[in-house]
Amino acid sequence: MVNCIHKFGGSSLSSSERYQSVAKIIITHTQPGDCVVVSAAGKTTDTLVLLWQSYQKQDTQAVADILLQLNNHQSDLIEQLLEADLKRSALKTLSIELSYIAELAQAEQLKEAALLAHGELWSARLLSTYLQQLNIEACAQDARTLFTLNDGELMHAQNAQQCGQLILPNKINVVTGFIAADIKGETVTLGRNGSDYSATLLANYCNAKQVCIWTDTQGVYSTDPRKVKKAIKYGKICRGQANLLARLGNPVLHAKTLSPLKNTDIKLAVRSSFDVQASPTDIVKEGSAKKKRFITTLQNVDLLMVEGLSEGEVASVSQLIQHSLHHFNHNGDVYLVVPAAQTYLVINYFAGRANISESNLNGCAIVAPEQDVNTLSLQALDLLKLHSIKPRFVHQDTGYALLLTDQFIDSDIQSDLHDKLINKGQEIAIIVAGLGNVGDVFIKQLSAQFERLSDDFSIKLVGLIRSKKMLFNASGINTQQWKTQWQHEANSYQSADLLNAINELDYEHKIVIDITASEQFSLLYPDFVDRNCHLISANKYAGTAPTTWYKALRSNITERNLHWRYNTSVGAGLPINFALADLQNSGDKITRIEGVFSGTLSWLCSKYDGTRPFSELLLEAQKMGFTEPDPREDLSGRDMQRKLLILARELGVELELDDISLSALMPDELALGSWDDFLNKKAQLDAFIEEHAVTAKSKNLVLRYTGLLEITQGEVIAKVGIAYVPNGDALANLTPGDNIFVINSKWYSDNALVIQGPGAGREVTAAGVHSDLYWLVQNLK
Ligand SMILES: Nc1ncnc2c1ncn2[C@@H]1O[C@H](COP(=O)(O)OP(=O)(O)O)[C@@H](O)[C@H]1O
Ligand SMILES: N[C@@H](CC(=O)OP(=O)(O)O)C(=O)O
Repeated sequence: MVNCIHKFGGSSLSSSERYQSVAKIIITHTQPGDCVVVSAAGKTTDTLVLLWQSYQKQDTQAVADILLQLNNHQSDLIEQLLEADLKRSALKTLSIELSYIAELAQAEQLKEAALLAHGELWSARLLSTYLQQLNIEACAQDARTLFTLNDGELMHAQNAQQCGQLILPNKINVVTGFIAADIKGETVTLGRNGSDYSATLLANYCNAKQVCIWTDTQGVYSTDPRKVKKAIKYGKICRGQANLLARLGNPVLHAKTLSPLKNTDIKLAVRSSFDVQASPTDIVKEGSAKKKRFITTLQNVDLLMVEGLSEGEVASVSQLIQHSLHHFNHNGDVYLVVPAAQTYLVINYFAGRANISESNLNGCAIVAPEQDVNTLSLQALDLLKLHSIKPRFVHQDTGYALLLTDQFIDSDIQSDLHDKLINKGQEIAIIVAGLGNVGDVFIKQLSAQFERLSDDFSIKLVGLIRSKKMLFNASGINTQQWKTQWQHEANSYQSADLLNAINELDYEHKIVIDITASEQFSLLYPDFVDRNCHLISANKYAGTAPTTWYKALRSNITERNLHWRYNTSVGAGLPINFALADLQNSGDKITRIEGVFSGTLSWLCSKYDGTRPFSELLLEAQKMGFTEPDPREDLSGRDMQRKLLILARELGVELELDDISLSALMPDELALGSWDDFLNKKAQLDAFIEEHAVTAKSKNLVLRYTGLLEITQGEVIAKVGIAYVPNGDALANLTPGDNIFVINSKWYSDNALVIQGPGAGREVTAAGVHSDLYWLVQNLK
């Protein structure tokens, strides 16, 4: 049985590199017997259409030029992908085919569908040969032997039989999309973008479990993500809305794609061949996903009024013009939205029953849950008015509104419409990891924050995570009673369970808030990002991970238009990251940051005056819960080293953790051994500190433990360790436990900007996380 039908569109096959990526996907995602449906490479069909039009106009020069262009494009792909005999033979076949097309053109015997079919034939042949070259059992399949149409109707029983006989169970079958044959064996095509339809037809005929449409976006978005930066990727959309979008001319799926899946359990997903890790959009049965909001644009269409239109006629005209058509009833009349270039064909087809009602239109359609359509349509009209656009024709129907305008809806207007119409009513899912001191307070503050965060979004806490157990409830956890719910419903979990639960969330936005101190949890960040989660971390590990990992994470986040906030990873609630970002955004250049970034070390150094041994203060701090369980973790300075690295990266400085020189606030040998060993040797610590304090005092200075980052003309000094500072200095006069950041920049050169205050504590840290959450939510609007 065929497991999966994969479809790669033209955008996935636009260059030899893309073919190589597709081959990699096939190696990792298919099994023998699966089918790979391919479209023409890049814009090849457009070029073939141009060739056909030039042929019809008898423009022989243009025909020759376009043939040369096709030859160059295909030869380049062959040259770059195939080797030795395979290459020679492929080039020879191509040359014979192109000469034959030229001969047919000269003899005026060219046929449109047979000509257009070449794009898909070339792709299937090249990809299957390339796979064979990689020692993968693959074969090319010409869909004209699989799909037969009789008078425009697919012969389902016969086709299923043909597929059963011809699809080879022991190979990867690379099948041409877009094309089929009629009962005389002549080529017919399934309409522009028709390869999606080929894939679902094949799935139906072969009884496949699923269809995967690989394209150049990560799935289906609220609007074209190439035009609107803030387009929202949906994890699930229902078939009805996908169908409607396609009928309205949206290219992400072909209009007929869904029909072969009717009454079947075949799954359909749209995913990116450019970013294999990204989670797909699942197109699910009605009722299995909530209805979403979309904006799709229309360009250069005519509105035709048709008399006595029957359903079958729309399909026939659509086949004739090779384009999806949308028809609707408006005030008792039936209208068709037709691409202007094909209007004359449609008018001819209806032979007097169709008239142009409005011509040369552009515009947009808003697809939304039924109850929202009217309000959204009115808002859209107001907004268009602000852009001086007055629609010529407005139609409202079940689940959508169509606004046809004279002016083209450019990406700025589309973005504006998206900002104002789509964002409202969205849902945000929050997942909190780490339910210790700070996590507990954070959740306590959360219910009050829900109201403050936004009127536009509905925000729910859906997941709570600890190292061993998690509580997940997609419809929301009660923030007041989470502890009781936790006791009864939290389950042990593996990372895969957590990731699956996140996958299943049908929310427009997901935010993972990491209040753990776990390196292991931070290693899941790339998986969260692949699942389109925004991140907020108090955890320092990801921000201080090795550069390659860190950069890959960052670029993934940017590519997916996600946000990562981590203000509390340095200075708890103090707005240090905000300040640095703000200065840089306003054109300042930061040259130096010096400070004390550890509450524990700040407390110890400020308290120490030589009257009590340092180790006594250390044990007191431990008792009060100021320190890590093993206080040597604090004395090592490693925590401040991490914080300095986060600040350095915030300033665009590329450093690894070990590039920051580090000397501990204890003799090195005390770092080894057990805590008891340490206690036995605590006199060494006291002597070490005393010696430093005495030396400092002899110079009229005081002992502090500081971090320093200095950037001068491309040179970077980064160090963490013991420092002696003048008595009157800001670093010397700290309230015990306070953090301090002394910032010098182009504008704060002589007189530094100082941020100072408590750098630890449940309330301030939780509030800092809320500040990140607030920022994030505001930036989703
Ligand atoms: N709502 C949407 N979601 C995703 N893509 C969209 C949407 N609206 C328009 N598009 C456009 O659809 C294109 C994918 O369709 P198409 O070019 O036909 O892909 P393929 O060549 O893979 O068949 C994307 O590049 C994107 O610009
Ligand atoms: N090549 C055909 C069929 C197709 O489905 O293409 P794509 O998958 O690139 O949209 C076209 O351009 O219409």
